[in-house]
Amino acid sequence: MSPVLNAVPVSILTGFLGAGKTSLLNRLLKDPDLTDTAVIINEFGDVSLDHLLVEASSDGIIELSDGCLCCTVRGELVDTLADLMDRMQTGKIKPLKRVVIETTGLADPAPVLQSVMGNPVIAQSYRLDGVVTVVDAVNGLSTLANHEEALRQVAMADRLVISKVSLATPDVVISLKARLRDLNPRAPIMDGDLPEVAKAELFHCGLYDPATKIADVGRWLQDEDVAEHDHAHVHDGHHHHDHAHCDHDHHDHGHHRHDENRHGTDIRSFSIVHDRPIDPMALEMFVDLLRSAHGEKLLRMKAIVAMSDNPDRPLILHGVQAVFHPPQRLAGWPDPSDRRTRMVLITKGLPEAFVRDLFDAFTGKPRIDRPDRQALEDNPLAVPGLRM
Ligand SMILES: Nc1nc2c(ncn2[C@@H]2O[C@H](COP(=O)(O)OP(=O)(O)OP(=O)(O)O)[C@@H](O)[C@H]2O)c(=O)[nH]1
Repeated sequence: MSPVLNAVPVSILTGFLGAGKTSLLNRLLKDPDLTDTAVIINEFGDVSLDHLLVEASSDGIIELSDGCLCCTVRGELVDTLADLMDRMQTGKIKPLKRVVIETTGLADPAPVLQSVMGNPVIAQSYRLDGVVTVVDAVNGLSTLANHEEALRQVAMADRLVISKVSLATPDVVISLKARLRDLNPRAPIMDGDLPEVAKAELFHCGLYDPATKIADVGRWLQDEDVAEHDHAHVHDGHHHHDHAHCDHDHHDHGHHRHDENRHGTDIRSFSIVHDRPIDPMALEMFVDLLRSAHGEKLLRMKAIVAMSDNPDRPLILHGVQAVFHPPQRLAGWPDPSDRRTRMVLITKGLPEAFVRDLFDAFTGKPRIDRPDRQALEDNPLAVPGLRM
């Protein structure tokens, strides 16, 4: 098996203060499919209480109590993951099937994701599976209006769980769903009151289908609307999401409203689809420029890329801000009938047109008023000249 398949999947469970992360985790840990899961909880404040509230599998819980996981104890998170791996390899603990990191409610998830992806030692043993964000039905709308961290938690999510639905009026839940859909058009929205939400499948956000170990790019990229982008090459109608318990408004999806201003936020979610294989150098320069010049605005990027050096073996890219997982080459296309490059990007303050222009410049679709690849290679500083 490849090292990537052996790598322990890491899930991030986030959500604003009091949203219901610990409650959901308690329910999840009762699922037998989540045995052999280590839970890393961090707390903000002097007194650690959350570990007392998490009932199950107490010896799997590692608490980072001296501060916020996202900033002050970042080093400690990496140390904790390394220590877990060491204990697994020396037989002190059973092999883990999964690690769940519950962040503090005030965490920006990006640095947490980066700790998993960006550290070369950690990235050998672990792979980021995905981000599950809990949003409180009662307070969600006002929290999103007032707290930047909450916006980022929603924008970066692979799954959104609405908690406390039974405490809110139906109107409020409908408005909240619309707002979530607006901020993150791709993540399935789930009703946290439903028992089936608290199942291991909630965490299956990663590239590989856990049952078959085969890459499921459609689900991973959450790319129904990527397929819709190019009507000449629409998928054959099969949807990759697990729709059993998600409330997915397909009507909304089709209209590509993603580049509208989202009620005052400048978060965007969009996709780039490209038909021809891409020169590896061009891809490298595109990604390097994007992340070096605009890394902080790139909340997430996931991609499957057809490479001209070996178009039969696509490249997988997964990045958070300036930090990317080591790129991975698949043995073949997961769906041989669709060999297009597909990229999904979530940005903040980085407009879709700008990223598209940059991509076009590197992949040979220059426009008169934009520098082409040669110009960018000769003078990378020309990039800021691409007007935003
Ligand atoms: N009725 C109801 N109450 C909930 C639900 N989820 C959480 N709660 C309550 O909301 C409060 C906060 O829940 P927690 O699970 O501690 O939330 P948290 O996100 O872990 O909180 P912090 O760690 O403080 O950020 C508790 O009193 C829970 O009992 C839910 O789905 N329904």
